[in-house]
Amino acid sequence: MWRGGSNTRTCKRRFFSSPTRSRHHRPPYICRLHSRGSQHLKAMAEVDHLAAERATARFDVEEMKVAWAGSRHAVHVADRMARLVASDPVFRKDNRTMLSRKELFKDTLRKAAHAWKRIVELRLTEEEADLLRQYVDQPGYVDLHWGMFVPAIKGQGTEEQQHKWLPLAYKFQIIGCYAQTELGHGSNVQGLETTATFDPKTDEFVIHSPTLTSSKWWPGGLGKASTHAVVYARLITEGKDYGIHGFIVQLRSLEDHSPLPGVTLGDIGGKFGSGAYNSMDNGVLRFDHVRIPRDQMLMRLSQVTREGKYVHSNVPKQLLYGTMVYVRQSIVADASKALSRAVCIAVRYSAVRKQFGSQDGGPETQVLNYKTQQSRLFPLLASAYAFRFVGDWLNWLYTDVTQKLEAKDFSTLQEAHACTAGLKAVTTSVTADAIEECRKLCGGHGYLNSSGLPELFAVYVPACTYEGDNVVLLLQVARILMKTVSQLASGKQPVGTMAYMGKVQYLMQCKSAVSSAEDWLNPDAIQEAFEARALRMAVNCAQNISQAASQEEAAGFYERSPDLLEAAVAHIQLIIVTKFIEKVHQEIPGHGVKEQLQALCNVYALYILHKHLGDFLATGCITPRQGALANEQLGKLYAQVRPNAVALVDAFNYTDHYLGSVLGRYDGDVYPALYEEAWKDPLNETVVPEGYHEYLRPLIKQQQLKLSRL
Ligand SMILES: CCCCCCCCCCCCCCC/C=C/C(=O)SCCNC(=O)CCNC(=O)[C@H](O)C(C)(C)COP(=O)(O)OP(=O)(O)OC[C@H]1O[C@@H](n2cnc3c(N)ncnc32)[C@H](O)[C@@H]1OP(=O)(O)O
Ligand SMILES: Cc1cc2nc3c(=O)[nH]c(=O)nc-3n(C[C@H](O)[C@H](O)[C@H](O)COP(=O)(O)OP(=O)(O)OC[C@H]3O[C@@H](n4cnc5c(N)ncnc54)[C@H](O)[C@@H]3O)c2cc1C
Repeated sequence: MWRGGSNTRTCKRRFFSSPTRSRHHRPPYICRLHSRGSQHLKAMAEVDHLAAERATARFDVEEMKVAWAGSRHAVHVADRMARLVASDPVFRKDNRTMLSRKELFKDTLRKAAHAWKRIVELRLTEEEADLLRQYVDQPGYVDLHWGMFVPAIKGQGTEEQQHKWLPLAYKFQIIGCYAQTELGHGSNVQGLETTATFDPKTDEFVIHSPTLTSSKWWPGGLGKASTHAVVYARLITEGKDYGIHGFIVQLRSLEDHSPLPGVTLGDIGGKFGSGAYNSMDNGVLRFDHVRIPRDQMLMRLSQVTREGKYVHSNVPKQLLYGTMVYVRQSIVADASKALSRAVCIAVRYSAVRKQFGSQDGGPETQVLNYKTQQSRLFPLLASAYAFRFVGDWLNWLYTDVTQKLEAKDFSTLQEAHACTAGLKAVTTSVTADAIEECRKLCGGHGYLNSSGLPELFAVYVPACTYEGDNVVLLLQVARILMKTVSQLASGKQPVGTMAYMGKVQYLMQCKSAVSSAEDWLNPDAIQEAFEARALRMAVNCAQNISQAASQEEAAGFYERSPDLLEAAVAHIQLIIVTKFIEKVHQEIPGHGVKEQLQALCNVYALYILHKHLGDFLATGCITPRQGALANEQLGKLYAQVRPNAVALVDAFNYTDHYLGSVLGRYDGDVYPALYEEAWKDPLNETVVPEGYHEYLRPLIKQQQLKLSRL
C-alpha cells in the first residue's frame, strides 16, 4: 500500500509519522541532517573549508574590499543592506526557479512592497534604498520605475512637469515604465510608428497605434504593474511629422488597476530560463485614439504651443536619448557585479573541487591548480576588477557631462554617447559569455539551478540586447571613430578617450620595444601596443571605406561593418586597459592591495593581447616573438594570482544570500549543501512520482506480462 497507493503523500509527512520506515527509504545523509537539526547545520557552517586558501593571501582583504567598493563608507553601507536583506525571510530566493510564472510574479510584487515598507520604516537614504533593492536581486517593475521612468521625467520634463509628476512617483502613488520599443522596431528609434497627433480644438494629444507593428512591445513593468508610462511616439502637429518625442500617459485606473478606455495591454509571455527574467512583466500596449492633455508631452527639449506650433529649444536633438545614456552607464556598473558573482562562485568551487592526482593515496588535485582552469578563470577575475574601475570612471564621466549640459555646454555629448554605448556593448557581451564559462568551469554541478549560474546567465544575457543591441551600439562607436579619423587630416585634435588618435604620426609607425617577458609588465609598453592597434584598425577601416571610391560613404561603411565592429571593440578595450592602469597608478592603501591590482591589470591587458593576437600582428604593432613573450608573462602572472584567488573574490564581500549558490558558499562546504538542496525539488516531494500509475506501472506490468508468456 505504501509503495503502490500513496504517491501524493509527502516525504515530510511520512518522515514524522513513520520515522523508521522513512529513514530506511531516505538517503542516509538527509536523515542525519534532519535528526540533528539546525544545531548540526550550525556546527557544519562553522567549518571553513577554504581557510587554507584564505591563509595564503598576500594582501589585506579588508582594504581590498574598500578598493572594490570605492570607499570605507561604501563597504559599510553595502554590508549593512546585504545583511538586512539576507536575514529577512520575505527576501528568500532559493525556491525561485521552482515557482510557476504566476507565483514568481506575485512573489516579486510581495518583495517589492516589502522592500518599500522597510525603506520607509528604516528611513533609508537613496543610496541605502538602491542597495537594498539590488540585494533583493529579483528583476521587477521597480527597476524600470526608478531606473527609467523617473530619469526620463527628470531629463526631459520641464521644471513644472517634474514638480507635478516626480513627487507622485517618489511616493509610489503612480508606477511608471519606459515604453519605447515596438513590435516592429527597437534598434531603429526613428522608425517607431506610434503617433501623438495634436488636436488644437481640445488642447490634447491623441495617442494612437496605427498598425500591429506599432504595438509597444517589451517595456518592463508594463504588462501588469504600471499605472503610467513615458511613451515615445511621432509628434504630429499642423499636419507635419516632427519625429519621436516622449509623452506621459496614464494606462490604468488608480482605483482598480483596470486599463483606461482605448488602452489594450498585457504581458508578452514567458522568457528564456526558469525563474530569471520571468519575474518581470514585459508588456504589450496598444492605443486606440487615447487623449492626453498637451502638458503631458515632455517639453524640456521641444514644445507645442496652445495653437499647435512646434518649437524646438536650441539644444541637440539627441538629448531625447538621454535616459538611454543614463541606463547604459548603470549597465556598465552592473556588469562588474554580475561578472564578479559568477567568478566568485567558480573560484571558490574550483578551490574545493578535487579531481585526479592521487595514485599514491595522497590528496587529489584541487581543480584550481590546473593551469587550464587558471587560464580560463583568472582573466575573468581580472575582467571583473577591470569593469568595476571603468564603471566608476564612466559614472564620473556621465556626471561631468550632465553638469556641462546643464550649463548648455554640449561639447562632450558625443564622448558620452561613444563611451556609454561602447562600454555597455563590450562589458555585457564579455560578462554574458563569462557567466557561461564559469558554469563550465564548475563542471556538471554548474548546470544545476542550485549553483546559481543558470539563473544568473538567464537574467543577465538580455543585457546584450536591451538598452541597445550590442552590435548596433558598437557601430555607433565605429561611426564616431571614422568621423574622428577623417578630421585628423584637417589638424583637428581629438579629445577625451579619442585623444590618443592625435598621436597618429607616431602610432602608425611605432614598433614595440619589448624584448623579454618582464618587459610586458611595463604599463607604457601595454598602453602603446593597445593604442597603436586601435588606431591602425580604425585608420585601415577608414582607408578601405574611402578606397571604395565608386561607392557612397554610407555604402562603404555598410560593406566594411564587420571590420568596423572589431575596430570599435579595440578602441573600447583600450579605454578599459587605460582606466585600469590609471587606477593602479593612484594611491591605494592596504598591505599588498596595489600589488594585487597591478597583477590583475597586467592579466587583463595581456589576456586581451593574447586573445586578439591576430589584430596586434596584422597591424604590425608587435612581432610574433613579442606575442609569445606576452603569453609567457601571462603564465607567470597566473601563478602569482593563484594563492590570492579566493581572497580576491572574498573582497567582493557578497553574502551567501546574494550569491545564491551552493557552489559559491563562503565556507566552501559544498557537498552537504548540494545534497540537501536536491531534496527540496518538488519531484522529491513524493517517493513514487505522479504519473507512475498512469504511465510507468502499466508499462512495466505489460513488459512483465510479455516476459511471463515467453
Ligand atoms: C535594482 C535597483 C534599480 C535602480 C536602478 C538601477 C539602474 C537601472 C538598471 C535598469 C535595468 C535594465 C532593465 C532593462 C531595461 C531596458 C530598457 C530598454 O531596452 S529601453 C529601449 C532601448 N532602446 C535602444 O537602446 C534603442 C537603440 N537605438 C538607438 O539608440 C538609436 O536608434 C541609434 C543610436 C542606434 C540611432 O539613432 P538615430 O537617431 O537613428 O541616428 P544616427 O545613428 O544617424 O545618429 C544621429 C546622431 O546622433 C548621435 N547619437 C545617437 N545616439 C546618441 C545618444 N544617445 N547621445 C548622443 N548622441 C547620440 C550619433 O552619434 C549621430 O551623431 P552625428 O554627429 O550626427 O554623426
Ligand atoms: C529583457 C528585455 C527588456 C527590455 N525592456 C525594455 C523596456 O523596458 N522598454 C523598451 O522600450 N524596450 C525594452 N526592451 C527592448 C530592447 O530595447 C530592444 O529589444 C533592443 O533595443 C533591440 O532592438 P530589437 O529588438 O529591435 O532588435 P533588432 O534591431 O531587430 O535586432 C535583430 C538583429 O539585427 C541586428 N541589427 C539591427 N540593426 C542593425 C544594423 N543597423 N546593422 C547591423 N545589424 C543590425 C542586431 O544586431 C540583431 O542581431 C527590452 C528587451 C529585452 C530583451
